[in-house]
Amino acid sequence: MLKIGSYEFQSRLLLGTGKFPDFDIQKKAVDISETEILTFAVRRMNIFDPEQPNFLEKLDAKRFTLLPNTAGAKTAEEAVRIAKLAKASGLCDMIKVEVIGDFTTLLPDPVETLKASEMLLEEGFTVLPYTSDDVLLARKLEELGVHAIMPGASPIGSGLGIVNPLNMSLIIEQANVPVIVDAGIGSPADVAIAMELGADGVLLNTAVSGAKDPVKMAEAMKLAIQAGRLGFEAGRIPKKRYATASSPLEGMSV
Ligand SMILES: CC(=O)[C@@H](O)[C@H](O)COP(=O)(O)O
Repeated sequence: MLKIGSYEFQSRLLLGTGKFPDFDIQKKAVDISETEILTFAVRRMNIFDPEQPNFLEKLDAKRFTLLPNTAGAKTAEEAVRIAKLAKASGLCDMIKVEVIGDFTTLLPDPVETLKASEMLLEEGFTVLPYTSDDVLLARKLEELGVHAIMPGASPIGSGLGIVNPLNMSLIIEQANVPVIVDAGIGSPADVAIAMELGADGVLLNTAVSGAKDPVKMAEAMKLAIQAGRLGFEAGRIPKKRYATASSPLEGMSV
């Protein structure tokens, strides 16, 4: 069970909604992934005009928890404005805080992210900040009272996987709120590594929407989440420098 604030989920896979080739493929991918949380950029959504096309209707959005994100915000104030718009539309009081500090790397601005998270907590939101993999920043966000921390594996859309597994594992180890690895996932192996490190979930988009077969990849990601989580719970063997025979050698004459 993944618990974020007052929300509870069976699935630990969070799926982004951008860049799918078409609605049909997107719907099939979402269905097979068994995700319960869909994130979308508020600024790209038509949430107020019923005359305009809205993919949420096509996806039967009532089945999902919709996690609006503040993509496009460059300052804390902009992020808060976007979050308030999403809340006013009646979708969800959860918000993924995304304040981009640099448009080449799309890396989050740590100062503005911290500020936005503080302001949104004061407004009563369930706050999930997308952050860099900085261990102390993650701690400061938790101290503020955020409901989950979402450190990036690597830059959005890069598919590079977890570039700093040490930092990621330190963030996971110290956290008392869910840690959702977000952005930069390229393959099911990356997802399994995140879950084996002890992450509570993974948020991804491009790896599925940009795959040759997004539906198959969505299923692979679901299975990777399950395999990685099972592996984490089972507890891996310690890594050793030298060999240990699989069958006992005692009593054998050589
Ligand atoms: C959809 C969303 O929220 C993205 O900003 C997110 O960070 C996913 O990144 P990838 O596309 O790299 O999976």
